[in-house]
Amino acid sequence: MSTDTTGLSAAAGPDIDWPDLPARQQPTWLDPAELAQVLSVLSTYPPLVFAGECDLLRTRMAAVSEGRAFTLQGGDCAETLADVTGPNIRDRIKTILQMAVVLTYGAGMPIVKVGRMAGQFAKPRSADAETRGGVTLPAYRGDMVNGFEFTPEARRHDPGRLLQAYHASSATLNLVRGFTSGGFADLRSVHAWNKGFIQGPAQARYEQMAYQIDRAVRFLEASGVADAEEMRRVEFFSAHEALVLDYERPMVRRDHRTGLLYDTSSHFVWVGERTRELDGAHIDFVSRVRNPVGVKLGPGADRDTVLRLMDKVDPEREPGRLTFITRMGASTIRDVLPALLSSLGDEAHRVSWVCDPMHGNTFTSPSGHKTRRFEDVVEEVRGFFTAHEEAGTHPGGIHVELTGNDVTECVGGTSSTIDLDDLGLRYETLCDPRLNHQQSLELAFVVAEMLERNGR
Ligand SMILES: O=C[C@H](O)[C@H](O)COP(=O)(O)O
Ligand SMILES: C=C(OP(=O)(O)O)C(=O)O
Ligand SMILES: [Mn+2]
Repeated sequence: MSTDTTGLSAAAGPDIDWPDLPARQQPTWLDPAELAQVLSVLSTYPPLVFAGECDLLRTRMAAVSEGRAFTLQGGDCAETLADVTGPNIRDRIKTILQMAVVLTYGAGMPIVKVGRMAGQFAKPRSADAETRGGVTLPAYRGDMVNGFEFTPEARRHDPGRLLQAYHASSATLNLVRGFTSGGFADLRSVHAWNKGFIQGPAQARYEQMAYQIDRAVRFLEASGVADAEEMRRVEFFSAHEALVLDYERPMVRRDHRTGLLYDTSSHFVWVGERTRELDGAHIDFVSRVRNPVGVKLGPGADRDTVLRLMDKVDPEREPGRLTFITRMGASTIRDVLPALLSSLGDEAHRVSWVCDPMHGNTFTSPSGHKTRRFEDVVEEVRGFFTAHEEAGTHPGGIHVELTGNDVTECVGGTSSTIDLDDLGLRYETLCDPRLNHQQSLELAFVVAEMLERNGR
């Protein structure tokens, strides 16, 4: 028996017979008995999200697919257990909320806010092993699997980390829920934070839009609308890559109201570019749960693959169910995405399209840091908007790797002056480079301008 979404009928283990399909990028746990024990514990833990919340997000994503809303999905490439602290979570939420206010203004539509957080603890890797100074050890695969420290002990795949990731996700989500419903998200505070950005180096470029947003917020205040309870709280959803099946499967619960299955580790889960093979275990997994789900699409995705993914994951073409997150690269998107969209014809209108302008634009600096140029990120989003405008489909949102902290991981932008020589100053990510707080806000202003033009 599986537990229901209240988590009260805690019989061990889901009642699903998971088919034995090939699964890429999975940990190689060394101790089967320890793993079995962990899986059994995980399957009795309370769900992290409620099925009804996942249903709500599905209706919000349906609005995205129909061009009535825009989604902002953002957070770390890899969350770490050590970074689950109040200030870190607060600053990430703050950054996303600030971006959302700017985007709301540009879009003139609701922004569906989704954090890449409370579960983003596992990473697919290009190589299984890493060599330093002649020593080769297993690659770091995220704190859910092993540690970053370059020692054989830390790099061992440890099933106990699945439980640590659960607890860290639970603590994160608890604080996120507090911040987004307890007054911290008040529109007036978020707007006041944005004023700080505009006093910085990006002032000249975004002054006009910032002035207009200020007028709009003052109008809301003057008319008394800003005092409404709805202005003090925001809807906020969690998301992560459904990568480690030994974490996702035990978190599946049956909704006691409907008998349907949900992955209760997160509101939204996606399958990555490296694990989306049609007959693999990951696509099978997301096809069985009712959450709204995403699939990443790289530049190699063709019409046939995309249609087969739709048939597997969303055979009913249910509004809000499936999101394609494209990550083509700034230099490729204009060649590839328009052709893909036009080859799909009407089918392209039955899903949501979100732009990940990060993963196709990574390169290694001469200093050896993985980085991305802010200008490439912007260029990919521009190519995304153009492609959808030509195809008559909706550019539904952006999916970005960001942090609220003042790191030096991505180069460029007018709001900060990080260049390739500065990367070592505060390079803190354990996987991919994130936009820092200023770069994230600047991206919001640039995308808001695109949305404004798109809506005219
Ligand atoms: O987040 C995604 C990374 O691009 C992915 O984990 C691969 O990184 P790698 O090429 O450093 O292994
Ligand atoms: C691994 C990731 O992306 P992709 O699957 O697109 O490479 C990611 O989102 O961190
Ligand atoms: Mn990444």
